[in-house]
This record gives sequence, structure tokens and C-alpha cells, in this order.
Amino acid sequence: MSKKNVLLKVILLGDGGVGKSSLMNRYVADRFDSQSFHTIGVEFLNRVLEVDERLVTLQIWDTAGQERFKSLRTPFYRGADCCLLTFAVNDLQSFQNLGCWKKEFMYYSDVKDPERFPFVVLGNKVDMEQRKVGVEEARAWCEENGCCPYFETSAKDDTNVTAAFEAAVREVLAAEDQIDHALLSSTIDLHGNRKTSRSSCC
Ligand SMILES: Nc1nc2c(ncn2[C@@H]2O[C@H](COP(=O)(O)OP(=O)(O)OP(=O)(O)O)[C@@H](O)[C@H]2O)c(=O)[nH]1
Ligand SMILES: [Mg+2]
Repeated sequence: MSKKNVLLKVILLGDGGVGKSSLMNRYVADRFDSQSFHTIGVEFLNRVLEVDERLVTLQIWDTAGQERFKSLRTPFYRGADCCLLTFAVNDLQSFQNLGCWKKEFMYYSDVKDPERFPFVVLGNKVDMEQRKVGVEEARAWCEENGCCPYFETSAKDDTNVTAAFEAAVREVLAAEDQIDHALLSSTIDLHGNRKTSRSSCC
């Protein structure tokens, strides 16, 4: 039997220079460039993967983190299924800005159910020595912000990169399963209602 292929859009957000493009390129092309250029606007790449026996085309949207490109990136937030909030563990400011990124995403994406929207947080550049953000501090932020999963990554060393993107897919599929379940329950309810109205009217 052929497997159903779903298309999921995930979006990488975070300060300029934290490593968003590097994470995407490591995951999709298994490449790392130590002298990459700042992104202007947005770029996307696809990768097909299998998660829990489901075929998924993951469409990764990489955005420009620099403030001057804000108007070029925000129109692409709509339709995202998951948002990967990224900071660099050696850059305290990029961690402190996570809340601003979340707010910006919520404002422009216009998601239907903000409480349940899946976020994953990535603390990148763990290969670097001058760490400014501790793992517990990062986990605490995730806990206070909807219990989103946290991954410490290195695009350079290929640490946890696959795990982080797969977690994003799992978060989306789990959220969709919840919606399917809710829809199924309301279908049953509707049946029940129809039966009730029949018996009272006809
Ligand atoms: N040591 C180390 N360097 C990294 C890592 N990830 C990215 N870099 C380097 O950090 C710099 C910025 O990386 P980018 O991937 O361009 O950052 P970005 O978040 O896409 O930046 P913008 O496009 O401006 O938003 C580059 O010189 C990368 O080589 C990592 O995991 N470890
Ligand atoms: Mg970039």
C-alpha cells in the first residue's frame, strides 16, 4: 500500500548570525560553510523523510534575522505548521530575543489556535567554548513558553540537527492527530444531534 505524503512547512526564526541557514544546509545538503553570508529575505529547501511510517516532505523556510529585513520575511509566516525559534548558546542577546521572535511570528502568521501552535527551540553553536546561555536556563524558558521541546545543536559538527527537525515534524503530526481526534468526536456528536432532532421533529 502506498504511503500518504504530507507537506509540512517549518520556519526558522532567530537573530542574524545564530546559524539558521547553516542548520538548514546541514540538514538538507549535509554541508557547512564557515563563511556563510547573511540571508536576505527568505529561502526554502525541501527534504523528504519518513517519521513513524508516514512520508513527509519537509519544506524548511529560512528567514533573514537582521532587523532591516523584517518586511521581507514576515509575509512568509502564514501557513507555517511549526516554528523553530533559534538562538546561539554563545550569544546571550539572541537568547533574550526569543520572546520577540515568538511575538513577531504570532502577529504575522495569524495562526488559528495560538495556544496549541507547535514551537521547537534550538540552542545552536554548542561546539563553541564561550557559552553564555546554560542548558537549564534555556529549558526553563521553554517550560514557561508552552513546554516546547529544546535541542542543543551544532550545524558545524552536525550535533542534534536531524533530531531537531524530526522533533518539529513529530510536534506537527501530534497536533494534527489531536485535531483529527477532536473532529471525529464532533462528527459523533453531530450524529447524536441529528438523531435527537429527528425524533423531536418528524
Ligand atoms: N562554530 C559554529 N559556527 C556556526 C554554527 N552554525 C553557524 N555557524 C557560523 O555562524 C555564522 C552565521 O551563520 P548563518 O547560518 O549564516 O546564520 P543565520 O542565522 O542564517 O544569519 P542570518 O541569515 O543573517 O539571519 C557563519 O559564519 C556560520 O559558519 C555552528 O553550529 N557552530
Ligand atoms: Mg541566514
